Formats: sequence, C-alpha cells, structure tokens
Amino acid sequence: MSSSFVELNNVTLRYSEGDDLALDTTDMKIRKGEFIAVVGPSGCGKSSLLKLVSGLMPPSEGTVIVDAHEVAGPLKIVGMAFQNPTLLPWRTTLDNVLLPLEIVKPHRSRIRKHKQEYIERAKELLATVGLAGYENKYPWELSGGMQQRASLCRALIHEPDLLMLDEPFGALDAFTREELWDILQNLWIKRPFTVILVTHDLREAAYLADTVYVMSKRPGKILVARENTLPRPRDQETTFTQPFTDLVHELRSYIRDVRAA
Ligand SMILES: Nc1ncnc2c1ncn2[C@@H]1O[C@H](COP(=O)(O)OP(=O)(O)OP(=O)(O)O)[C@@H](O)[C@H]1O
Repeated sequence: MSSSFVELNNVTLRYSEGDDLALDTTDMKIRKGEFIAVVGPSGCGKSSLLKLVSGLMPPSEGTVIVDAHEVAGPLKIVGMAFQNPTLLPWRTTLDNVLLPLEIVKPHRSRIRKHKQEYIERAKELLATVGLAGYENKYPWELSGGMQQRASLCRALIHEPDLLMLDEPFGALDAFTREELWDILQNLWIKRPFTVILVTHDLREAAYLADTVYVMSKRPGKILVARENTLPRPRDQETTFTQPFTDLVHELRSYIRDVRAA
C-alpha cells in the first residue's frame, strides 16, 4: 500500500504514433498535501506532465495513480490555474469564481439549492486573497494581479484535493508575483491541498515548494528531486537568507547543466 497521493510509474508520453517521446520514463511520488514544483527547459514536457496527472491525456506507457485510483479520464478533484487567468469577460468576479461549481458534477446539482452557501464561500475566498469589495467588478476592471488572484479562487472554490498551476504568475511584474506567492502559501497552509506548480522561476520554486523536480530536455525525464526544508511560513526575509540563495544557485546549476547537455 503506497502512501503517495500522486504517483507516476514508468510513464512515457508520445503525442502521436511515430512522434518522438515527449516524456521519457518518468517516476514521481507526491505525498498528500505536499507542494511540489517542476522546473526545466522550454519544451521538456512540464505541461504534458500536468495533462497526464489531470487525466486530460493518457500515458503511452506506465501508470498514473491519484488518490489510490489509476487515472482513466479527466479528474474532478483537480483545480487548475494558468499563466493567462482566462476569466470570462461577461461574468463578474464572483460569477467567474463560481463557474467550476456550475460545471463540476457533484456541485452542479447542489448549487441550485444551496447557492447562498456557495456565494458565501466564494466571497470568503475572495476576501482571503484581498479582493473583498471586487465581487461585482468585471475582469476588465481588475489589474492583471487581481485577475490572477480571482483565478486562484476559481481553482479552489470546489475545494479540490489537487491544485495544478502552470506558470500562474509568469505574466506578472516581480512585486505582484511575490505578493501572490504569499497569498498562495497562506491558502495552502490554511487548507493543505496537494500542489503541482510548473514554473520557470527558480526563486518561485524555492519559495513555495517542499520538493523541486528538475527535468531534462525533451524527451523529459526527472533528473533531480531536491527536497526543500526551509522553514514555513516563508516570507520576504527568507529570500535574503543563505540557505535560500544556496538553493536557488543549486537549482540554477542543474538547469545550466541540462541546457548544456
Ligand atoms: N498537443 C501536442 N501535440 C504534439 N506535440 C505536443 C503537443 N503538446 C506539446 N507537444 C510537444 O511536447 C513537448 C513537451 O511540451 P510541453 O508543453 O509539455 O513542454 P513544457 O516544458 O511545458 O514547455 P514550455 O516550458 O515551453 O511551456 C514539446 O516538444 C511540444 O512541442
């Protein structure tokens, strides 16, 4: 009996028959409530990994197991957020946050009867990320950082056990990005869900993750799984400490080697 929440066993991925592998034998074991980050050169298969774990793509070989079940189709226990917040422009912030509940099955039938309860939950989440008072604004009335906060709330409204983030802060300026690191860390400390974060930002990986996975060039493989035991909660001061800068340098040296390979 395995204690992992997400497990990839000898997984490979080829997008089409005759194509080169996008992912080569990949093994991962992620604990329940663990926050992991995946870094690696462009095109190494980071987003492909998310597609496999969320059940959007089946592996060509090997197995993907989430919550003790082999993944055989899109999972309902997943929340996702991407670099582009993709809020629907005709819906208010609150209605954008409520959107997954209208789509994800177990909630779809409940939301009609218990709408007020869900609205309260959405408002509470929005307040946690500093968006109280913006519930009735439209996306075009929000800054990029505010839109990304709303998209985090949308990813978490159905209380998913697994959160997948594909470069969620990549398009934001450095200050806003670091503010969002704290917001995400606080949400996770409050209700620990399992997180898979894909990022190009090594400081972001070092700030947020319990384990940082470094991938090779295509075909992607996990080369290093670096545990990060920096104490939590981490804050801006953490980023000036020697252990933090050492970790970032170490990650940078892995990436340098991968790129040179
Ligand atoms: N739908 C697809 N069909 C065919 N090939 C694909 C498809 N999606 C991705 N690929 C290829 O698979 C490889 C891995 O792509 P993926 O998007 O997972 O990489 P990535 O590490 O997330 O890249 P980036 O950091 O640039 O976002 C790339 O070479 C890409 O061209």
